[in-house]
Amino acid sequence: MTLIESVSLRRVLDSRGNPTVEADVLTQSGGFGRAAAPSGASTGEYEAIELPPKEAIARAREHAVPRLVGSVHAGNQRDVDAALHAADGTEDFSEIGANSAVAISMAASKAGADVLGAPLFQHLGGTFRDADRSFPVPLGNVVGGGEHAADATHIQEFLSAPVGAPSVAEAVFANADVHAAVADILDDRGVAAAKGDEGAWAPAVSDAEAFEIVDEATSRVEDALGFGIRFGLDVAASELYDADAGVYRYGDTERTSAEQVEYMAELVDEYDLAYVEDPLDEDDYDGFADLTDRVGDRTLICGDDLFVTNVERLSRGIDEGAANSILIKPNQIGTLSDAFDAVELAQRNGLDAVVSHRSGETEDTTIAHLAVATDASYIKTGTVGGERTAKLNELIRIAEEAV
Ligand SMILES: O=C(O)[C@@H](CO)OP(=O)(O)O
Ligand SMILES: [Mg+2]
Repeated sequence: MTLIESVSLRRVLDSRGNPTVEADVLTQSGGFGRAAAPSGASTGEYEAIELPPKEAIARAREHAVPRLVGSVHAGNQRDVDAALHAADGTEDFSEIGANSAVAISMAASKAGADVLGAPLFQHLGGTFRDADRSFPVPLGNVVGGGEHAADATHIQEFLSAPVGAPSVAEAVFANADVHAAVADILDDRGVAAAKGDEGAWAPAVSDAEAFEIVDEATSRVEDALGFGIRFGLDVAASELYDADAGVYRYGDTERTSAEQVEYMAELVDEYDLAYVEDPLDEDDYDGFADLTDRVGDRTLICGDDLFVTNVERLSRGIDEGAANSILIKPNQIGTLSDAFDAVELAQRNGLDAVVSHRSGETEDTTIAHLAVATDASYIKTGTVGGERTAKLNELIRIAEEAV
């Protein structure tokens, strides 16, 4: 019923103005799905390989499309993704490009859902998935720097976490309020700020000042709305780590690995952080385990560059107690099946899953459905800007069963 009739690939623009791969999948019964690959700036060393879009498209047309058309059902995601792996033949999608692979994988899932007449989250998550009963809490990037903005904070992302919101819609609006409150506070302090790649404010302030500002903004909105709003971080520490010197560099300040663990633990307690992503370098399983041991009972320590949505790296992390949550980015691993495997392994072992966008995004809304389908605790997908609100607004529709 969902046999693939055609796969078309093209270049479209992403939110940074760079070309990316978009795929259309059409089934013989008329089902249609379209999806586009996002793209990272602070990419992990162990991510699947993104090729220049023109090259990725040419190679996927040559190797992947002939394996899919007339042979594979879009509704059978494992078959689609197995065909992509077979077409590629490498461990890291370096032959056809993880950008082509993920666009085709996600487009096929939408074509499969279209034939069934089911919303994507239900096609992926099963008929018992009830978006009403629990929803992923949106982590909203409100202040940031690192690789996402020049001359701003060293820590890449300060994330509003409306953990007490009674509904996903109220959580989404709360994050927008925090984003606006940050603008007011910056204005009061006479600090001008442009926005970084993900729409977060990117002021030229110290990390210490950013903590004060975000703490004040979340408290203000918490008081106004009457439900709990905490905040969290994506430190993206691999970008701060100088492997030769063995230190983390925050401008002129250096921290050894042990000092970095100490610093993170202090921040968790001082600001009651709900979430800390990549607090240490992507190779530092020991440091991650140390920090998780110290503060993992009161905050999520999440591996992004550490795990890269990869079950092998996650297995090691589970064995070593390196984190209590994993960031899930389908384009880090190349297919939805691989992303699901990572979520399942994590959840079976008591880790939380956090589904995430990339800093370079499109209007694609697949991750909103993925977060609901997998019962993820959080979804990290920005606060403002069309490519971010596309996902947030889709979450609101999903909760209302209006997709
Ligand atoms: O580090 C991250 O978690 C992401 C998304 O916020 O950034 P990038 O896509 O640049 O890797
Ligand atoms: Mg990250």
